[in-house]
Amino acid sequence: MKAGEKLKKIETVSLIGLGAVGSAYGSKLHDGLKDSLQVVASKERIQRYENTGIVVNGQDYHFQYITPEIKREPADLVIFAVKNADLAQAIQDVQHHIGPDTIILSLLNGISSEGEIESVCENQHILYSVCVKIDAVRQQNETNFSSLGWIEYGEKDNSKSENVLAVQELFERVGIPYKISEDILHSMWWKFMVNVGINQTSAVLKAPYKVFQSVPSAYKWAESTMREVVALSQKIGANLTEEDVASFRPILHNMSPNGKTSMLQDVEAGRKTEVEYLAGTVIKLGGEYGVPTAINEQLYRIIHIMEDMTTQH
Ligand SMILES: NC(=O)C1=CN([C@@H]2O[C@H](COP(=O)(O)OP(=O)(O)OC[C@H]3O[C@@H](n4cnc5c(N)ncnc54)[C@H](OP(=O)(O)O)[C@@H]3O)[C@@H](O)[C@H]2O)C=CC1
Ligand SMILES: CC(C)(CO)C(=O)C(=O)O
Repeated sequence: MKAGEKLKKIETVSLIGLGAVGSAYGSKLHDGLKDSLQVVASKERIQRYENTGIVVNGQDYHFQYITPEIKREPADLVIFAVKNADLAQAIQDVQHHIGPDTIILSLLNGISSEGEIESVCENQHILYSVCVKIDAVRQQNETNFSSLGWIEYGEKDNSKSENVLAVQELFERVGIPYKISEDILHSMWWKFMVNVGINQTSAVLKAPYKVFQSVPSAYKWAESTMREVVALSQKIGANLTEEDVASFRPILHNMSPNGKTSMLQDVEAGRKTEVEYLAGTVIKLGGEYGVPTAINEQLYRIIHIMEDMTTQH
């Protein structure tokens, strides 16, 4: 941002996806912005949310809902918090909220959602982001978390642009913990490495965080899975190292012992998992760059079998 320029202020926010992550951060945005936060959802979803209510850490939330077809002024900020498989539909559903100046944040795991949004939306204001250390668990309409962790975000070129500063001001105002990344490619790949390691092994072992906190062989397996991402990252220029693998250990040990990764939550709820965006991506990139991905290949297979067992029984 140039000296003398006025800071852009985010007044209106539209959120799509009111699950574990969306309702956890959405509760903070609602507390701070009231009805200037709008939640985009179909009529059927809204009816469900209004019938059951949305409960976050024991508190009832009544969000301002809006259906996708309603035309309105673009929002200052649009936040995506759906699962990867629902992203294409969510992009369509939120079209009326995105204008040429709207800032966009995608809280999805994996390394592809920003590119997917960019390829569809005529918008030059997509910031890259990941959420770190949040331990939100959702059961139907109820979300509980002991830590919101933080949202780590930044421009593709790591500049402290006016959009980065506007989001910082919003996060300060509503109390969402954040970090502005010094190297967003590294941050995205670090989070990808964590999810590839812990989400997939926890789903297969049906293990909450306490298992990885107390059973060394379980954590060793998760770390071996992460190391395939480390090897890939070196080919791609994200340059993760053994230090990055080690840096997740203290974070894991501080997470709620009964907390569960989003993939374990999917398995327990009988939902399709995000394995395509984790092991699926690792295997594809491994093929392109000549990096062995044997552990991810096995996980990919097992998690698909688990999904088939749910749908066929
Ligand atoms: N859970 C966690 O702790 C963490 C999750 N993540 C990542 O965040 C993303 C979201 O995960 P999570 O919150 O766990 O997922 P959930 O499944 O809990 O929530 C996703 C929500 O999106 C809603 N949704 C899907 N499509 C639409 C649509 N077109 N319009 C409106 N709402 C829609 C779903 O609605 P409905 O329920 O009505 O179908 C659901 O409430 C994932 O990529 C995940 O990997 C990242 C960090 C931590
Ligand atoms: C890092 C972790 C495991 C918790 O925030 C996550 O991203 C997930 O559950 O998907």
